[in-house]
Amino acid sequence: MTATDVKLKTYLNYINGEWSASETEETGTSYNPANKDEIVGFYQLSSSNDFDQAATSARAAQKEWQKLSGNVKGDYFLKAASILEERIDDVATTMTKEMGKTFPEAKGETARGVAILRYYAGEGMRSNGDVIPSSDSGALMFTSRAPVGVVGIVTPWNFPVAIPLWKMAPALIYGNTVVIKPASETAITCAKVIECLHDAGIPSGVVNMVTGKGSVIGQDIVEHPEINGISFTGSNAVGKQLAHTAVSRGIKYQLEMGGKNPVIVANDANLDLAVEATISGGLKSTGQKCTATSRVIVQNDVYDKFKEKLLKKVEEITVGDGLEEGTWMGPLVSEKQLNTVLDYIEIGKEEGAKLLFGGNKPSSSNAAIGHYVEPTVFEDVSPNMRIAREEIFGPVLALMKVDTLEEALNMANDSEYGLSASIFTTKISNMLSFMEDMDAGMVRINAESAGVELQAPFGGMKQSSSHSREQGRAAMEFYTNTKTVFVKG
Ligand SMILES: NC(=O)C1=CN([C@@H]2O[C@H](COP(=O)(O)OP(=O)(O)OC[C@H]3O[C@@H](n4cnc5c(N)ncnc54)[C@H](O)[C@@H]3O)[C@@H](O)[C@H]2O)C=CC1
Ligand SMILES: O=C(O)CCC(=O)C(=O)O
Repeated sequence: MTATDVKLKTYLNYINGEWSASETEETGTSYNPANKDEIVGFYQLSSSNDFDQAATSARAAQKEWQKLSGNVKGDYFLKAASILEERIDDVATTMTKEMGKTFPEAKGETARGVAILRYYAGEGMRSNGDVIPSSDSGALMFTSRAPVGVVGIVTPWNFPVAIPLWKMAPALIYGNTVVIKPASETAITCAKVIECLHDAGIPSGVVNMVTGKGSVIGQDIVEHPEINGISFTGSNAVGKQLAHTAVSRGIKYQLEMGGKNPVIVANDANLDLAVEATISGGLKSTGQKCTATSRVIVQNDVYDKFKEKLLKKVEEITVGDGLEEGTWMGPLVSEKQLNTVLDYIEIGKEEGAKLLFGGNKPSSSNAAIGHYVEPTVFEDVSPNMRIAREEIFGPVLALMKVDTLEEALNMANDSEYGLSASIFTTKISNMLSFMEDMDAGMVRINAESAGVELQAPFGGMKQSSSHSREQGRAAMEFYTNTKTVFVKG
């Protein structure tokens, strides 16, 4: 489709169980990053009044939703999961068209969304408290969980199905109602996910979606008096700004933000495995994951061999439209992201790092129509360089050489972030020191830094998160408040 195509679809807000246009009568345009002239569709540029309606309807629906039993709530998720599964090709195609990741990756993420819904459907049937012996032998004391109320959800563009679902599903199963504001870049993919919940018959007002500018709707989400908690994934700057307002209002907040994730390759590593995982962890989704590998810390004895094997594989990477068969790496999400990544590559060169591979937009004529960049590898990167310290969010690997494992661990920990970290080693003593001494929320041994499992806690240390955890049963901590109940007959 092109800008002149009259059949393009305009996507609406979802408020109180109905699809509605914004009162502003304005729309934003979602473009395909693989072909910047291609329009994927239009989404609402909503106003604060639109948001107010969504928050009010979420509030009105909350008590009744809370009172449904866990299995009844879970049934809606099971239905929505089956609908999403039936639509997997359409949703994944939309995702590839909106944000650029390859179709197999987009399909994998959509399948993950199906699994998230099924996992949290069961959560409504699991225990949610403890019986605690009272010092009064005639009393019963136990804990139970109360929903937070109405939860505001602000999501990024890099996982447009999985992140909205891993926030909405636990929020809902624990009895909250939600208003979500997805990233504009992937607003249409999110609308298609919400459509599955709508078609599953979820009661009106329980789920609401309002699209529009972060500076308007994102800010409303944290300021609106009906919002009792906010869950955010995105940049550190925006996350911290939202947290300030949340603290001043005394509401709950949860932030998942950046990473500068290291992989350590020890002298005794299986180098083929380490190379494969560095490429997958660093370059899949064109490096646009908060868990992406960006610092590759390699011990001296294997440095040259590892570098040679890595470059051989990186050279084989095919860059192109994620919908085309044979493409391994798609474009970056937007021109803004492309410029950020190209700027960091220039900064790396100016700082004295040695560019081993890539660093440019690909030279093919097709590449000119999209936000493409070559997979890029630097070496001689020192810990104080900006490319070793700041989140680039693109396909850029920084090789760093060390003598000892102790030095490697110190270097890996020398970051304001602490989201995910990997080591490649066959020695149990190396594994144990890494597990013990690595300051990261996700510590992975002989596995890539990216790729989280939906049933396990996910989140970072230091500046990577607000120190809470998402996913698995850990999600209960944020989406509920504990009540301690004391009963005396
Ligand atoms: N941790 C992660 O998974 C992600 C990290 N990022 C990082 O952020 C950088 C910039 O990407 P952006 O898309 O610009 O991230 P962003 O933090 O601006 O956007 C994330 C979400 O916040 C919303 N938002 C933006 N401004 C807001 C405001 N003032 N108040 C409330 N909500 C607001 C956006 O509309 C979007 O829904 C990336 O280069 C990357 O380093 C971006 C996306 C995901
Ligand atoms: O690595 C993953 O699967 C999840 C990454 C993630 O949550 C993110 O990039 O925001």
